[in-house]
This record gives sequence, C-alpha cells and structure tokens, in this order.
Amino acid sequence: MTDPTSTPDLPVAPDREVFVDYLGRTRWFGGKGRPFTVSDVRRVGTVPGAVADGPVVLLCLVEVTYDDVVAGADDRVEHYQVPLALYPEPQQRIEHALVATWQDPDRGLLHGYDALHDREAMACWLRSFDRAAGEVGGNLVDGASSLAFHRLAGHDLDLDTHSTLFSGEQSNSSVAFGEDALMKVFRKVTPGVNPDVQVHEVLSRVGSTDVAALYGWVDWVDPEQREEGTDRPGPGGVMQLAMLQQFLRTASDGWDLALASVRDLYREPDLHASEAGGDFAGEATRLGHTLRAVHDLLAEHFPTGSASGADLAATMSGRLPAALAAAPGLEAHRGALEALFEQVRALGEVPVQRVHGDLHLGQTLRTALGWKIVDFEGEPAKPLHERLLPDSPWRDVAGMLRSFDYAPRVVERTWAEDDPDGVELRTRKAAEWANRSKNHFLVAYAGEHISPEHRTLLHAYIADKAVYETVYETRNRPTWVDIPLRAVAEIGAS
Ligand SMILES: Nc1ncnc2c1ncn2[C@@H]1O[C@H](COP(=O)(O)OP(=O)(O)O)[C@@H](O)[C@H]1O
Ligand SMILES: O=P(O)(O)O[C@H]1O[C@H](CO)[C@@H](O[C@H]2O[C@H](CO)[C@@H](O)[C@H](O)[C@H]2O)[C@H](O)[C@H]1O
Repeated sequence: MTDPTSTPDLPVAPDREVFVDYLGRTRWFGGKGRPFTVSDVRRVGTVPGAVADGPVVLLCLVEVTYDDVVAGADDRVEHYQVPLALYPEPQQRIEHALVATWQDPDRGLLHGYDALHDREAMACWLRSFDRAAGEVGGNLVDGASSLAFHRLAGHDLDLDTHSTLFSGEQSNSSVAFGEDALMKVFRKVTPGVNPDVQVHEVLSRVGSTDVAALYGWVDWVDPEQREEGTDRPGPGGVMQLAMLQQFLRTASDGWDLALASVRDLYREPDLHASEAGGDFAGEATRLGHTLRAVHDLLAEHFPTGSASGADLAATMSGRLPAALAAAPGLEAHRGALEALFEQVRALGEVPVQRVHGDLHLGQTLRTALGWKIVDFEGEPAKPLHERLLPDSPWRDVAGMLRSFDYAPRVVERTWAEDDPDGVELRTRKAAEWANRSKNHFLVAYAGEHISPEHRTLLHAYIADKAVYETVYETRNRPTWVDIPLRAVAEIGAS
C-alpha cells in the first residue's frame, strides 16, 4: 500500500480493498449509495498508553474518492478515521469486529479489529487522557505519532471502568467508560477545529449546565502540513480526532421520550394530546428554554453579526441542484421551494451567531437536572468551513420543529401494521401531538409573539431542513423518505 508519511516504525495497514468493504458495513460512513474508491490509507500513528500484553492501536486515515460529481468538486474526497486494535493472535472475544488479517514484514501476521469494540484498546485512550492531566497545561504530546491528548481541569478520570460501545452508532462512534466518561471518536475528519470540541470547550469553560462538560480531546498534527522548517502545524494542519466528556448517567434520549409520548397517545386515541399519560408539552417547554439559554451563551462567547436575506436565500437555493440530483422526488416541489426562499431574499439584514446546526430530538438528552443538548458538529454532509459560520438561530428552531413532525410519523410506520383501520384517527392525533409540542417549544423559546420576518425565516429553514432530510433519508433510510418529502409537499401546498 502507498503511504506518503515516512513512519517506518508504524505497523503496516491492511490493503485498501479491505476498507471498501468495511466502510460499506458501518453505520457512520456518509458515502453510502455513492460510487467510491479508497484512494489512500494513511497511518496517523499509534495511541500511547499501550501495555505489554495489550494491543497496539493503529489509527488509519482512509481517503475516499467519489466517482460521481453530485456534490461538486469540493466534496469528492473525504477522510474517515479507522482505529484498529492489532494483535499477533486471533481474539475470540471480539471475533465479530475483525476487519482483516494481513502480514507485516517486521511483526508477522496481524489481526486487526475495529478498536472501538475492544476494551483493551479503549483503555489505551483512557490512560493517555489520564496522563495528559498530569502534563504541563493538560497536554500530552506524543512526538513519535504527532498525537496530542488535551485535558481540561476539574475531573479525575476513573481508570477502573470498562468501555462499552454505544449501539446506536450515528455519524461518529461513542464509547462509554463506565458511568464516568464518554469518548466520541470522530469518523469523518477534516483539517481544522472540530465544531463539537470547540463549542463544548467554550461552554464548559463558562460553566454551562445545558451541555455535558468537556474533559478533553485529541489532536493530530499532520507531518505533511507542518510550517516549513518548524514543528508547528501549518494552516489546516491539525485534525481533531476524538473528544472525551462527562457521561450523563441519568439521561434519556429526547427522541425516545417523544416516541413514547406519541405511543401513549395512539394507545388511547379517544383522548386529546393534553389528556394522554405521556403528554410532551411540559418537556417541549423546557426544551425551548434550554435552547434559548444555549443560544444566548453562544451569542455571548462566539462572534455575532448579520447576513443579508439575499445571501441566506442564495445558500438555501444553492443547495437545491445537488439535492434534486440526489433525491429526484424533490423536483415536483422546486418551484414552491424557490418561491419560499425568494421571500427570505427580501428580508434585509438578519442577525447571525454560532448555532448548533443540526438540531433534532436525537441531539437532546433529558437528565434529572434538565435537558442537555449534544453534538454541535453541524450537518455531517456540509463542508467544515460552512459548519463554523454564524447562522440564524432559527435554523435550530426549525430543526426541532421538523423533529416534532417526524416522531408521530415514525411511530405510525410500525403501528399501522397492527392496526391498519385506525390510520385516519391517528393521522389527526399525529397532527395534534406535533402542533402541541411545536407550539409549547416555540412559545418557550421566542415568547407569544413572533414577528412576520422571523416567521418567514423559520418557514424557509424548515423547508431547507426538509430538503436536507430528503437527501439524508434517500441515502441512509430510503424507506423513510416519504416523511420529509411529505413535509416538502405540504410547504408547496400552503
Ligand atoms: N454526554 C453524554 N452522556 C450520555 N450519553 C450521551 C452523551 N452525549 C451523547 N450521548 C448519547 O450518544 C448518542 C450519540 O451522540 P452524538 O453526539 O449525537 O453522536 P454522533 O455525532 O455520532 O451523532 C446520543 O444520541 C446520545 O444518546
Ligand atoms: O445525529 P446525526 O448528526 O447523525 O444526524 C443525522 O441523522 C439523524 C437521524 O439519526 C437525522 O435526523 C432526522 O431523523 C430524526 C429521526 O431519526 C428526526 O428526529 C430528525 O428531525 C431528522 O432530521 C439528521 O437529519 C442527520 O443529520
């Protein structure tokens, strides 16, 4: 295999073809449905903290090149982080996570497992984070691998915990260390600051209780991107590979709570949403307050400014051609969408600030101490520089409103199999539940009165999000695509 970094002491990585097959089997690979080749596999380094009888953990950076031109030239190449736990002998306990077996000229036969499934491998990360706390400024820099583990003060890690990989892997892979800490390994990585690390660091430093506290993160300084003649990273030379944060041990996923609430209502369809056991209005209100508090802090600690309605509208309609190519079902609604975005063009200057960028119920956790918002990475499909840009906070509000629309429709998908006759009544209940949740959330966030300008923005962001979702579902869950597509159609009809 080719590897432009001159790191002869690193184990060799498996063949590129191995990764083609492996990426296709993962939940987090964003290129599903697109033709691609693995154009390179770089060995980033090995995680410090290895012990004599444990694995070597090799971090690979897999370069994917797409053969289509759907998303434009900028998006044709992506990099995915794949950590491999290497053993000289097969490991029966993690047999299911075997990625490949190959020969290393110096080390002999290697068995490479997806490291996230291996407790021994994850313990290496935890030890490295722990050691970082004892170093100057909380930074452990491993010269050999160019990996740097950073820690924020304030929490001592429990090294006796075992790791558990979260089963609902999403865009990234998260591992819990007992009930003490949660490590998220970023999968699609881009040079530059990771927005999730950045926002968590800022909000943790100011003591926000609306997010999980950040404990640390891992940087990699790309040796090829160093400033000439120095050890310093050049522009875009740092990649953030993982972050460690507080494990919210009393948390329930907001999406699961919403589904449970809808099921309660469907079980008693003669009742109104306000009378059913699992009424969600109170939680929606609390969520609205939490989002407001997070937006206020983001506005205080990140740059703010204004964007012209014309620019915002251009961004929204600029996304349409690629979306139409990826999800042809959108074509019938192109005119209505363009007309809605046109209304934004007429708005003049609109306040912008740092926002979440991809907010939905699955990014909210209800703990004993209230709601927490997670995952500030923004839309995984957007280029990094766009995800860091200030935007209107109405984008996040729209994301939540879309999620209140999704929940009853997702419940209906399975409910209808057992009770096909009740569809009509449930459709009415679905609208009642969604509207009640949306209204309570909106009032808590913005108060009783929302100006016509804000309403225009909100509707446009809802449409923009539904377009994004149509593409997302087409690529990831094709049988769900009717959920956002129906919302797009309703926008056209209103
Ligand atoms: N600090 C935390 N404590 C406990 N669970 C968490 C925490 N942060 C996230 N989660 C859970 O992990 C899941 C994945 O986290 P998320 O940040 O959304 O990952 P991804 O970037 O892969 O989408 C969330 O849905 C949530 O249930
Ligand atoms: O959580 P991620 O950053 O991976 O976000 C992506 O996946 C989400 C689904 O897991 C997707 O959200 C869409 O589906 C949700 C229900 O599963 C729904 O609540 C959201 O409203 C809807 O957008 C998200 O769009 C995508 O970026």
